[in-house]
Amino acid sequence: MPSRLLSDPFHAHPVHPHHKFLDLNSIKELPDSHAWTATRALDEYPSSDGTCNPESVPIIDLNNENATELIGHACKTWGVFQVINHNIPKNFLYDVESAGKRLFSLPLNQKLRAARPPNGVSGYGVARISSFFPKLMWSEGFTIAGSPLDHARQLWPRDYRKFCDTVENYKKEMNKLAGRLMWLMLGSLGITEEDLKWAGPKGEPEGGCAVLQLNSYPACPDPDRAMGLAAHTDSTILTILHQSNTSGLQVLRDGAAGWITVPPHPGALVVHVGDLMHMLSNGLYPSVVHRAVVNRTRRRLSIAYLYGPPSSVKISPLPKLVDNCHPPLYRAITWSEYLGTKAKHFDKALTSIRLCAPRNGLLDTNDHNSVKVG
Ligand SMILES: C=C1C[C@]23C[C@@]1(O)CC[C@H]2[C@@]12CCC[C@@](C)(C(=O)O1)[C@H]2[C@@H]3C(=O)O
Ligand SMILES: O=C(O)CCC(=O)C(=O)O
Ligand SMILES: [Fe+2]
Repeated sequence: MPSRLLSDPFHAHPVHPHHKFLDLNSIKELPDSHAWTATRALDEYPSSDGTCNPESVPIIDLNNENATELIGHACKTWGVFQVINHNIPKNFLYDVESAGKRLFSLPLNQKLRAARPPNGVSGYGVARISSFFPKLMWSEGFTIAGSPLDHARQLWPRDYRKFCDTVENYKKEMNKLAGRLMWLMLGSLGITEEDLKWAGPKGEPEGGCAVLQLNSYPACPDPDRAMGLAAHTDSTILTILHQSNTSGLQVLRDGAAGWITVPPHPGALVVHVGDLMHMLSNGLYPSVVHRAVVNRTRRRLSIAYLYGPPSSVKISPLPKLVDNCHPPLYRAITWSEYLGTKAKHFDKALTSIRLCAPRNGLLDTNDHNSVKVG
């Protein structure tokens, strides 16, 4: 999708950084601007190393003959799972991680040459959702929608090609995997190619568009009072996250005692159900509320491939999943329109396009405004 179409929504909702950019990589004490009142020690699940939890995020082998059913179950119950045997060559993961490290290791004034404009989508800056929170997050991000060329040239005027090649190769591989995962998720609900024409054939899905987000979480002098990336759902069909080997990703498990860490598993990629899949599945696959926490000693890097539909496609509950007992829960909306809605309403975005109230009279399943965020 041309990046212009993805940035359209942000013309109406520009994000003007109201702060001076701080170089988080060199600060020795947590500034008040970054000190969150909710300590994460209080709301984290007791054992967060993934070993003693009564439940942990499923790890699914894509070579398993029951992968479709396992994925369907994970989407219904967790909204997140990890995949192994996904066929993404190790060197692609290694290369994109190295490219991210190289970028975030640049001096701040050099990174700011590629700053994301207030009404744009691509470039270096704080998380888009920052404007909804009273405190700043302990992270820096670089968003790539469309070609990375212009920004790479600003960062490395003589040596931008390597970064661009790495990003383009990674995006190509991720696009194939995202299409495959989307079909596995939908296949489990009985959805076929006939039901989703824009997505291209299952064997070679090519329909989707995507944004690549590089996130860096520098080591933090006071990690219990800082927040890497605040609680949110992704405005995507699905997100494929490479979280390297340092933990930090946490998901909010419905009904459980709070946040559960998704431990990095060697070679595994994390898959999030996003808001557009929530809509397509008419609420059967709820999008997962997640966040990233930081640690005292290590910088953490994550790379998110945010996958959505082509710009002209209106997303709405799939007719096969709708009947008299299950009326459509959401009105039809394009990805770009939804990003605009999210930029305005943030965690109330899904509720704002809802056609009928949930049976229990409560807000939408991922309306996470009750989560302590600051
Ligand atoms: C396509 C998009 C999803 C995203 C907003 C964006 O326009 C580009 C960046 C994406 C990202 C990445 C970090 C977390 C997130 C919530 C944010 O602030 O920017 C997501 C946005 C999203 O999924 O809504
Ligand atoms: O860094 C992480 O683990 C989470 C990143 C994330 O949620 C995102 O980029 O949308
Ligand atoms: Fe996310």
